[in-house]
Amino acid sequence: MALSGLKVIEFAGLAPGPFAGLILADNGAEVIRVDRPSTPSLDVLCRGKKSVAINLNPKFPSGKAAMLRLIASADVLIDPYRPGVMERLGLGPDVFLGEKGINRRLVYARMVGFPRDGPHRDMAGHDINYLALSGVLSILPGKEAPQPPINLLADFAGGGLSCALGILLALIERGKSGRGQVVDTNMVAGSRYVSSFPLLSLLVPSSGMSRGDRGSRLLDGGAPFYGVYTCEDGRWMTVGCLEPQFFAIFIERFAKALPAEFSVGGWRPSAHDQFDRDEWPKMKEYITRGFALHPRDYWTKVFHGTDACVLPVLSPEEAASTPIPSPHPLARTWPVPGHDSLHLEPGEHTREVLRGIGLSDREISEHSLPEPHNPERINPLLHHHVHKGVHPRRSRKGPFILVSVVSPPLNPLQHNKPGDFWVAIDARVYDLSRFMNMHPGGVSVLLDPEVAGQDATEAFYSLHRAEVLDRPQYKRLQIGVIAGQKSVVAGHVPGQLSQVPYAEPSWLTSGYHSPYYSENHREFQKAVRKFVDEEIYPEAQIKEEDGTRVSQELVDKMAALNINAMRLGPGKHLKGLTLMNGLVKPEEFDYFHELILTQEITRCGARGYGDGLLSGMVIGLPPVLNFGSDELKARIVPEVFQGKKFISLAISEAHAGSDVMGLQTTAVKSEDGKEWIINGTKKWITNGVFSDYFTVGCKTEDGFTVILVERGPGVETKSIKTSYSPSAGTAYITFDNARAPVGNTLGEEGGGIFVMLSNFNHERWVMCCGSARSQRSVVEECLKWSAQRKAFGKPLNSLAVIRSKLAEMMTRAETTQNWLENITYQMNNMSYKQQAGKLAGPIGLLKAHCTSSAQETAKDAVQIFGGRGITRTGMGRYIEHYHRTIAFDALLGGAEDVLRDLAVRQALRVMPKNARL
Ligand code: HEM
Repeated sequence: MALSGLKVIEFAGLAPGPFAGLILADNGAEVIRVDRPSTPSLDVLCRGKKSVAINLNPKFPSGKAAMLRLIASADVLIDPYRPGVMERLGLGPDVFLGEKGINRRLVYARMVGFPRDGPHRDMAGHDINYLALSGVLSILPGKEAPQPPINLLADFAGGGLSCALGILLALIERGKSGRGQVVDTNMVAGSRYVSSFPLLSLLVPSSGMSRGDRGSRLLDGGAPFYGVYTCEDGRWMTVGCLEPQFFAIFIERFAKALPAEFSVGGWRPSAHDQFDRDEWPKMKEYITRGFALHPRDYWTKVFHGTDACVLPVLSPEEAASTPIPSPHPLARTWPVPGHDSLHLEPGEHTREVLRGIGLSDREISEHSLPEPHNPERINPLLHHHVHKGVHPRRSRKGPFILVSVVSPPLNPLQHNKPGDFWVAIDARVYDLSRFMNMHPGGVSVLLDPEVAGQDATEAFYSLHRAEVLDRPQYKRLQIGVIAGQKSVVAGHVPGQLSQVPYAEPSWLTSGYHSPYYSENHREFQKAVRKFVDEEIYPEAQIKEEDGTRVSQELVDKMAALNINAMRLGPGKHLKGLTLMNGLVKPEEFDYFHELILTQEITRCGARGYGDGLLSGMVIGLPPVLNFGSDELKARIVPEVFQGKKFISLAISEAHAGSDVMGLQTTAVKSEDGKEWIINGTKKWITNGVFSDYFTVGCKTEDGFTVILVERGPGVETKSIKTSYSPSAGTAYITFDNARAPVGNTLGEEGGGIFVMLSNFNHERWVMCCGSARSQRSVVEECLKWSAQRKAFGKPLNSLAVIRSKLAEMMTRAETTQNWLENITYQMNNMSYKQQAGKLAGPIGLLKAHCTSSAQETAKDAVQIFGGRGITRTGMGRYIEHYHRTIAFDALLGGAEDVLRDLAVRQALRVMPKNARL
């Protein structure tokens, strides 16, 4: 078949989207409908299609990762949603098409009701509304008001069919260019397009379509020879003899079939009267009364086999039994033999399809929905654990009585049959009957008599992170709570402080004090934590996994609060800005505010994504702010703060990292002296993949010079695979005769080292803030785990070796934070110049201390977590991530040994000459 071999991903919808998919399936394409888990499907346009149920909830990153993989393997995607929905799911066209897309051959077909760029774009609507707006409804027939031909015109002709046509055109184009594209269909434009004939006819004054009012025109019921007439038995005949020769046949046959004396007041039409509009009322009466004299089948026989253009109106059932050789749904004749289903169970093919793209069964259970319930697959062993409805049942912890049922309401009797399987966790009751065969930990652990039908709280928390039960696909397994018991496991509430000791720095721990933080700092911390918990954390979990960059939506939200500007610390750049909705005055913003901001953002627990969250700006923009010309600053800084443009710092090279004087990228002046011509490469440039500007360290005639280079001809970036997420946008950059105006020089020519030195201090201090905070999160993880994990019958924390490790970890978290706060206090009380002179050494030492102690902590944490500490999912998820990515902190901003040496050399420089023992 024409489309065999073509893979289509159709996001579930109703009417137009499924119809476009149906057209492709009927012609041989493999069409995979994407359903929402546990949402029953009403769609009947599903023949020949498959269904996968994948959870795309943002809190559920693996579902999205599977979806990306599936779409990356497809030829066509059909998006039936309102504008913005796919983008919010992180599945917009930019992810697949364009320069950085993951499937540039994809034909991305989008279908909306109202035009995407018009004033109605965000409104809900249906076929009838689209027709109304298109201008087409106003010319359709109807007694008083115009009536739509059910939903055929906008939904199907203007929508589904037009969309399928657009897809085919794009596929033809792809054959030439090798590239996919977005096919944008809207039903207003589509209805208008398929109505070109009547609409264009309105431009021709003599046309039968334009003469007269609605209802008096040629095809809308005005002409007696084009209409539907009721017969004696109440059924109908259609008359459509527009051409004179056909009209003549009709009139002749019609008259012959009527009694000889039949007339309208003595008047009978002749063939010449056809277009005499004055005669139309009489002619209409003549035909109406005439048809009413005989039943429909009589008239059918009269006209059958003639050119009178008169045929009966058949019901769908009659039409299905008429031997017409074309597919008819009710006749169950289909374009593709065997494709006859009217129902497609959501998720029916999840396993088959996801296996086809290389996912393991375990991964599939993780991010999809269980396949449709099939009682035969339930293990017969479970008969032992049958519950008798809401019958009280004894457990080790007391009576196990279901007292309330969560939505959707369930019929208790449903749970009174073999195969039912419930457990209680933390006073909540979960129905695992259908889930148990999908359980990532296997069925057998659930069948343990200590678990099945019992209070399994302890067993559960020793094997799962509490957040497992917050995932929507598992949350819905809860069917009730146990009478008389209360949940004790504390869930995380966005914005709240942790109650675990050492999980928060002492200034945020109840009952402790600090000289450094004001009430305003505390207010600020609360607001930032809420923002991070609600906006950054969920996105971080998804993007760290799928490797895509921070969403523009989030960047915009950060820009609106001026978080981007605040990340560059106190200074003139904040003047006039409203910070955190006015919570801090720009002139009062200090380094402790910045420390709070950085530490809270670090809590997102995703190292690569965290760097992707514009850390390129944090280190790349200060040289522009501090050393750029006024013109350059006015142009670049606002658009970077507003998140419209991205910047990174491009210093390190494959040849030189910490040794900036050994760089090999060159910048020479053009002949007219107006431009720099830059040649060379840069490596490990954070955010480089998506940056518009690069703050580049170059070798020039006078030494080392920093130049702002804009992305343009001669600048190429490509992604480097590092041990953390590609969402950081880590790049290898080549400058091949790239040009930058001489006005883009930052600082003096040959004075690059001063530019960098003053930058290094801030950059390294920011890294210390992050490092001190993430160590603390590891302490929290280890304290929780060692309390809930049992070994040799006791909690892990009852072992002295574990406690000793915890003590070391707590010490490191406290020393780094306390030293950091001291240095921050110095920064608050020094000019930028004084900081450069006095703090370069201490900050270098602090950074080296932070990162070396962090590595110790990472090592200890892996020992405490055991195998889980090297497993990317489950209990040790955070520890594995921390341990894998900790080296970044230790390398970025200068290697530890280099920093320590720098500090000692600086100290030696200020040693009193006369110091003696
Ligand atoms: C609502 C009930 C349950 C849900 C939703 C659930 C879900 C999961 C999930 C998602 C995993 C994969 C690892 C992870 O993400 O943490 C897992 C693993 C596991 N589960 Fe469950 N589970 C449930 C109940 C239980 C119970 C009652 C037991 C009793 C012993 C159990 C034993 C296990 C085991 C042994 C593993 C493997 C752990 C590992 O690989 O480290 N599960 N479960």
